[in-house]
Amino acid sequence: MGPTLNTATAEPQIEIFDDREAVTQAIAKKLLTVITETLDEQDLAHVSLTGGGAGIATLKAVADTLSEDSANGVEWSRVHFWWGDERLLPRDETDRNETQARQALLDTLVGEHGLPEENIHAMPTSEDAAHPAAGAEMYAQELEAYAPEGGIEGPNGSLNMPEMDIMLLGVGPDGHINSLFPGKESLSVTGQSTTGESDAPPQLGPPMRVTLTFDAVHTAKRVWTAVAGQDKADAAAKAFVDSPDISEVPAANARGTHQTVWHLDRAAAEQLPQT
Ligand SMILES: O=C(O)[C@H](O)[C@@H](O)[C@H](O)[C@H](O)COP(=O)(O)O
Repeated sequence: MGPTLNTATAEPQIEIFDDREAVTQAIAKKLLTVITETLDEQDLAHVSLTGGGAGIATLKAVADTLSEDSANGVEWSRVHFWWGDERLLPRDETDRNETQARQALLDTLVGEHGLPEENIHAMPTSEDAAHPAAGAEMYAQELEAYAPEGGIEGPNGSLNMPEMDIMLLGVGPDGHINSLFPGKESLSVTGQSTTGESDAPPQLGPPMRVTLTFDAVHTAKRVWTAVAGQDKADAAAKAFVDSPDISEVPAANARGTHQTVWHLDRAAAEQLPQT
């Protein structure tokens, strides 16, 4: 059976901003607020990061916000960062989401705000794993090390991973999220937190990827997309039709357990059905 829409999760809300900068600034501000609130209620906050232009610009916006407000109250030693997907490339390769996230924000958090290096849970490099399936298995083990006893409830049985308090996602022009691409078998993988992709579309960069599965996405408390640019308008519109085709537009299945918010700029929202 092909992938189906997980209707047990939170219906998406839509927020529209003037441009990409406004999208990323709004998410950055909210991210800091939600992390602070989460740490008031629990020991650790888990955040899943994404790559792509909007995802990395969001991290840069967080860094900019922190530099303007050095008295921000986040206790970074209690925050853990994970990734939704990664390219299986050598360490420090500029195409890796990890490299870009470190440059945009994480290096600053480690150097100036007390984020321990061990709280950064990068996906494996090509030095760590010879192929995507091996990388996926390695990352599943890393997630498992931070799972509560008994795992967390997923749509197809429990998953051994921490509950992500926030999962950031970009959306590709083809409607992909993480490295869950249209028409690929990875969309139908259930009962596990990660999977490998050996054949990402060539126009989207290196083919070998590790990605969280839909089941893993659907355990996140809050799923927030950052979507900017006219090239996303078609994918965004297809995600918001009645009964979207998940195999065609994986982003339609980007949903969290408590909250799903699409943050779009005007260009990306251009073709959304009027509500
Ligand atoms: O590894 C990646 O590239 C991302 O995780 C990917 O899912 C990205 O978020 C989208 O492709 C959107 O990217 P843009 O924001 O650049 O369009």
